[in-house]
Amino acid sequence: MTKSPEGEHPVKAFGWAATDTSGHLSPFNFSRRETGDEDVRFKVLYCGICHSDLHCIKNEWGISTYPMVPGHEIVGEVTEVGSKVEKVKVGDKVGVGCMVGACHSCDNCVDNLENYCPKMLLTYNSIYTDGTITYGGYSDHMIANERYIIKFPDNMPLDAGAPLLCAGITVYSPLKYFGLAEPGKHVGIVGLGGLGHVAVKFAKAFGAKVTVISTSPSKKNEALEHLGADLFLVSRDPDQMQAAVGTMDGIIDTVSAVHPILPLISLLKSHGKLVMVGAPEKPLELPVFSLIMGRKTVAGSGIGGMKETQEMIDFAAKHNIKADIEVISMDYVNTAMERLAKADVRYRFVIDIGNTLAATKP
Ligand SMILES: NC(=O)c1ccc[n+]([C@@H]2O[C@H](COP(=O)([O-])OP(=O)(O)OC[C@H]3O[C@@H](n4cnc5c(N)ncnc54)[C@H](O)[C@@H]3O)[C@@H](O)[C@H]2O)c1
Ligand SMILES: [Zn+2]
Repeated sequence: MTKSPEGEHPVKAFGWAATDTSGHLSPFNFSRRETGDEDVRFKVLYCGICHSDLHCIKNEWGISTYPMVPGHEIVGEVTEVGSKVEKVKVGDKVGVGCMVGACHSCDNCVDNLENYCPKMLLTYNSIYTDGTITYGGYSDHMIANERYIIKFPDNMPLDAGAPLLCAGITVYSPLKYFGLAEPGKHVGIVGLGGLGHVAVKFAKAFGAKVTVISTSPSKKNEALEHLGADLFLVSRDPDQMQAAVGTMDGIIDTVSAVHPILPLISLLKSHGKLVMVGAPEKPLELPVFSLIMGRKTVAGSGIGGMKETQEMIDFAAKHNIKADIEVISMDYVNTAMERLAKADVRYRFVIDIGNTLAATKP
């Protein structure tokens, strides 16, 4: 007989879960495994809210199982380590991003690309190696194999650093892989949300010229003055878009909903690359002629491997890159989700789990 989430493991846990496709989150008792030899257990202090959490609680990608405890931008303090753990010790500040497992023997894993392992296990909504469902960071504590633990640099704030564990690596990895992380490159960033705003910061730190492409002219001042972008293009303004045709080496597209990509492909130089990281629930239309004319590429990219994630956060700490956040209490999460759906956040909600979760316990 399958055991209940509360009884399947020996260690009691408490968090907030969605129980159906309405996506409404509410307090939830469950359990987590004992600390294995290679496991790190930590008290969760902060957890970012990624738009993927919103897609998942509402089952927009059709892969959700309930009850679901979301959250994959998780930071906290180590409370227990297994006998074979070498990476961290009790009291260290650590994080877990989108993954908690992979096969560790395929070509991807050997290349430190666990994120592309066919057996990759997500932090929540996956079936773990012991047959139980994984639960994410909207919860009092977290446990993961040490391979999936990120060491938090001393000077990286836990709250504003948390979003880097997903939003940060998701844009850092393609900027590097697609040759855009270099001075002299002109990089477009589409969608100035959680991913987009850190993409601007990383691309600038790499020395690129950065143009934000956005539907909302209201974000112009902030993009240029606060985030440090060089140029701002309103995608709904045909004259502005026309003037920028053929000027970009690459574009990172973080848009969470279906949108036309022809105008973006037009902005690329010959051999330019449009990299999709946003994950709309329905397929986009692919305008092939615009790719043929100029040998252009449309590509995708998904988070990053563990080695690169550590490299990203160390780079961010060195270059003073962190997310711009709005810290919220646990009981605000449903309102935060409604606001996120309307892009009403500058630029990432982060839940103060450490100070506000316990009070929501029934
Ligand atoms: N590839 C990956 O590994 C990966 C990792 C994390 C998130 N994601 C996906 O990336 C997307 C963005 O995530 P986020 O957390 O930055 O979300 P977000 O809501 O913070 O930002 C999305 C941005 O897209 C803009 N946008 C929404 N609809 C639009 C439209 N129709 N046209 C133009 N702009 C529009 C919004 O204004 C907002 O600025 C989501 O789909 C998420 O699931 C992918
Ligand atoms: Zn995410």
